[in-house]
Amino acid sequence: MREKIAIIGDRFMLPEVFREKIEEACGDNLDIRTLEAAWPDEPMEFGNAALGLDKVKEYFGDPHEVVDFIGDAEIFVTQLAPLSETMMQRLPALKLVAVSRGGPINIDMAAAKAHGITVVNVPGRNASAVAEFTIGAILAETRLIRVGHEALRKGEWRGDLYRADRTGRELNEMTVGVIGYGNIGTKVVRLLRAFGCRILVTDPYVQLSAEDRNAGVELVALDDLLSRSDVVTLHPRVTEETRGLVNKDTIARMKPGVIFVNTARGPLVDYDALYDALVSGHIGSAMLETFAVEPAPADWPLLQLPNVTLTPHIAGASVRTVTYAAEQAAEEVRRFIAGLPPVNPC
Ligand SMILES: NC(=O)C1=CN([C@@H]2O[C@H](COP(=O)(O)OP(=O)(O)OC[C@H]3O[C@@H](n4cnc5c(N)ncnc54)[C@H](O)[C@@H]3O)[C@@H](O)[C@H]2O)C=CC1
Ligand SMILES: O=C(O)C(=O)COP(=O)(O)O
Repeated sequence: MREKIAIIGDRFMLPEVFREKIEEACGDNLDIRTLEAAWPDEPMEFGNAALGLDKVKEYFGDPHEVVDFIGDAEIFVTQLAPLSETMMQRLPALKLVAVSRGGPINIDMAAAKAHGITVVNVPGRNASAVAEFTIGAILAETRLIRVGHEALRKGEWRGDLYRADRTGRELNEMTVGVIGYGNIGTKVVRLLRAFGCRILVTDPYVQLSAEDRNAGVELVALDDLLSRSDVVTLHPRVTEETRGLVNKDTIARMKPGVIFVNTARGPLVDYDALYDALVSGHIGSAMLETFAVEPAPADWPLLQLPNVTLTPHIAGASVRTVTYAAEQAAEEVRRFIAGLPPVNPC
């Protein structure tokens, strides 16, 4: 039997890359249809109840168009398309959904279970991309790379950037606090170890690896991390517990002049409190890659501050992220067709 597979991608998750990897893994006796969706660069919707999508979040795509495209496919491969209960009711052939992302937050998992649909995902598909980017972000701030670039563009040469009391600092004399020790946080720690800095980690739900413990990394309480770190970098997922984790209160407990880096998610941070702390100088500088509203509005005050470096949510986007995700998804499809258990069931 020729398995019917529907792949919805976009200009990042190129569906043809996923087709190629699936054919490499499973042979080409498959009935694969692909759609490269032209999704806009606008904020992702969060659970549009009128469209029956109140149980899913961070998705793109009209549910009717997605259902029409999947049709009689048994296997659906996607990154951002939603899948709700009402959609599943119209997809009786569907047996496997491979979600090319860290958490299947665009899929109604309870409904998938009730419909006997297996959902798999690709945890950590972009973890090394985000971890490397985070190290770059930290160095951009500690060594004044962005500030130096801007100075030169304005025709300034060195100036205060060459004053012993205002110039950059080396990581090897600093303490870096890593909040969240999951797929990305663990990789950030591993990379940081090469710099010889003191590394503090806070994560209420995990233990340090033996390797990190032996390398002198310390697992500490949040307060301890905040009061001791010269750099604080954020890596939890957004949950009821972590929403607004960086707020007026927690910022006040950070060291004066601290560097703050957020490559995780905007809702983890109270940006009004962050703005105030950046203006007062309590936070020396920040590197922000994710925002409460995306894209960040042109008149957003944080876009104007001189001590903030910004990027438009691109840390996870690397060439390797796509090929790696496609290989993982292809392996799940291969195993499913062969009747083997999934590698990463959700
Ligand atoms: N900028 C970008 O392009 C990308 C950003 N991300 C974001 O990066 C973040 C981390 O992603 P992953 O490492 O894949 O997530 P993960 O789920 O592997 O790790 C999250 C960690 O946070 C920990 N945690 C939970 N509550 C905590 C708390 N109160 N304090 C400290 N730690 C807590 C968890 O125990 C877990 O170890 C997420 O917010 C994700 O959305 C992910 C990929 C790309
Ligand atoms: O932040 C991003 O761009 C992401 O890709 C998030 O990744 P995830 O949904 O955690 O796999």
